[in-house]
Amino acid sequence: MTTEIVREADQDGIVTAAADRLTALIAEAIAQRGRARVVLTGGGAGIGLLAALRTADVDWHNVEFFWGDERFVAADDRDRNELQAREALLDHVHVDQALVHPMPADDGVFAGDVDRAARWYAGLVEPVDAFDVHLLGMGGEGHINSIFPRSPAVAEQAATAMPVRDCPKPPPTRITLTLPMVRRARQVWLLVAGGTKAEAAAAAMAGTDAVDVPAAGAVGSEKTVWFLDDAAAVAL
Ligand SMILES: O=C(O)[C@H](O)[C@@H](O)[C@H](O)[C@H](O)COP(=O)(O)O
Repeated sequence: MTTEIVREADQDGIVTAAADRLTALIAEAIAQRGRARVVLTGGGAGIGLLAALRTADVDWHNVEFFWGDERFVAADDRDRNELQAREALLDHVHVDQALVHPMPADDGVFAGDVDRAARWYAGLVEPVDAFDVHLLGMGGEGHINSIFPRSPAVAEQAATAMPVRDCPKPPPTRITLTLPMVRRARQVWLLVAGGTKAEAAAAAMAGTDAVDVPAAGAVGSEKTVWFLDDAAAVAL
């Protein structure tokens, strides 16, 4: 298990570096296993990466997509990570829709029932023994996915996915993969830009308790890669 730091000048640099590497990682996974399993996230860097991949030379038809977290709002709400990912990338490339696994929205069969929606997604990801890469952004206090410091989600050891209520970052109701599920990824990539995140990035890499800085618990089974811009790297 190794940790690598990729340092770039700014968020655009991070996004470009991550897009190049992801293109190579997907090709390698498809060559070795016939399919690449990628977990997407929300946030500026995560969605920016998807937009940057639009013109990449990738065999998208053999990529399976999961989400690390999602806002439990109506499917057509602009807050949906799924909607943003579709607009940034999935609507523009030749994906196999049967391999695209968004988290449920707060309409249709799961309307009003985030617990059932999260249980359904937990059942969907449970059989996946290894994602090839789990992409993550990080908040200034160290949250990843919708796993916030000192929350029920950060303490969860059994479930693969769970509901989140009263999330400090709006919208308040969400679904998230848990840290044990994040750690099932061969590689975990954290895309982090900006000085407001420097302290949490340094604390996470120094091995702070994940209860206080959830990103500390986000490690890949083979490799963890931190993509940091200069401002986010000042406290290392
Ligand atoms: O749904 C979300 O909001 C997220 O998945 C969240 O974990 C995000 O990745 C971080 O808050 C970083 O977001 P930024 O890259 O925009 O700072």
